[in-house]
Amino acid sequence: MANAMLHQTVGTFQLLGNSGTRCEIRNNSVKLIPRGFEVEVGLSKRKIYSSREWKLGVIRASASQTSVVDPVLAPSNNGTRESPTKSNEAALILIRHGESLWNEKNLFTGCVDVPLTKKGVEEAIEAGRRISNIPVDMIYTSALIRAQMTAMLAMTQHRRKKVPIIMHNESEQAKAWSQIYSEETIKQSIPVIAAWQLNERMYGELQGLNKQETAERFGKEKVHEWRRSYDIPPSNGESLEMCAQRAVAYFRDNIEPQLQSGKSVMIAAHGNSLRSIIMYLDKLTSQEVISLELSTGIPMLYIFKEDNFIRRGSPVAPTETGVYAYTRGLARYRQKLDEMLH
Ligand SMILES: O=C(O)[C@@H](CO)OP(=O)(O)O
Repeated sequence: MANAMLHQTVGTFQLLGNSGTRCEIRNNSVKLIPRGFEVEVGLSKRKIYSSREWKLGVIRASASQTSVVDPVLAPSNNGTRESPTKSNEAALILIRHGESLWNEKNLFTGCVDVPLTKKGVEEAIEAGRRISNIPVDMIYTSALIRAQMTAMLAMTQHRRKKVPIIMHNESEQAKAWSQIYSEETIKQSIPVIAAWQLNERMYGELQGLNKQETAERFGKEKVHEWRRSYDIPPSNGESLEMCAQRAVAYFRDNIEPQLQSGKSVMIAAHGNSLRSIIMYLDKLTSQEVISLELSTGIPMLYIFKEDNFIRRGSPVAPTETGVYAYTRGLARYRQKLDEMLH
């Protein structure tokens, strides 16, 4: 097993097990390896889970050490990622944060940075349970703690057990100080990108006021107009249209390219920033979006395929077969998790 350049395919590897058979790798694929064998590649040993998944697996070498590509995410023959299918299909999960301390007190929150309640923590964990078999390669959150807590708590339930890691790109130093120096560790992590553009809409002078008291003072209709009209902003705040301008632009410029490259994405954000993104995904009119209400902590699944967003509703539970029947890619991903974890 010679040292080789990063990502160079190596020629032979040792099968440990009953027979101690040696095997050749042909055309970047490892074929017909019996279940239960361990592959020794450089310094690392990996168990073979099934011969089928290893047909797609390639063995890669780094300057000092050879490692095995994660079979769940191994590149397929056409060079795209396998998550969740070979045909550039990707999952998109949207989650509105769990209940916050100001949701509980019925206060206008907007861009005030308020954490989750205990109920919100539980909602986030339950959301995570529901999406625990759906691939997540990248996570986007707003810059606000309630969305970040939701994403992190949800990921504690994910069966793939990758580690979500917040990217610190706010300065060159922050970037340099948070570098990871192991390719293998990077592969076992999920980048989390916090973007202010996904924040809740800025509620201006309503922030911190009680919703009920404000309705009594200004009249129900006026407050409903501030809360749910498309283009009427509250005093010194953003309308949904203004919120959509920054949130949808961020989605199109930063998140859509990830989906196009086959990466599955989770977005943890807010009632109004997500309403504006859903308006874009579902092509809702400004009239239709008015009646769109999102509950806290309920994940919504979309499949991105051939430049279209296909709404799949909300996964009910990890065992719910219907959700996995949505695409063959999702079913296959789940099956691989079952095989890896069994
Ligand atoms: O207070 C807020 O920031 C939002 C979300 O909780 O309220 P609304 O329901 O009016 O969109």
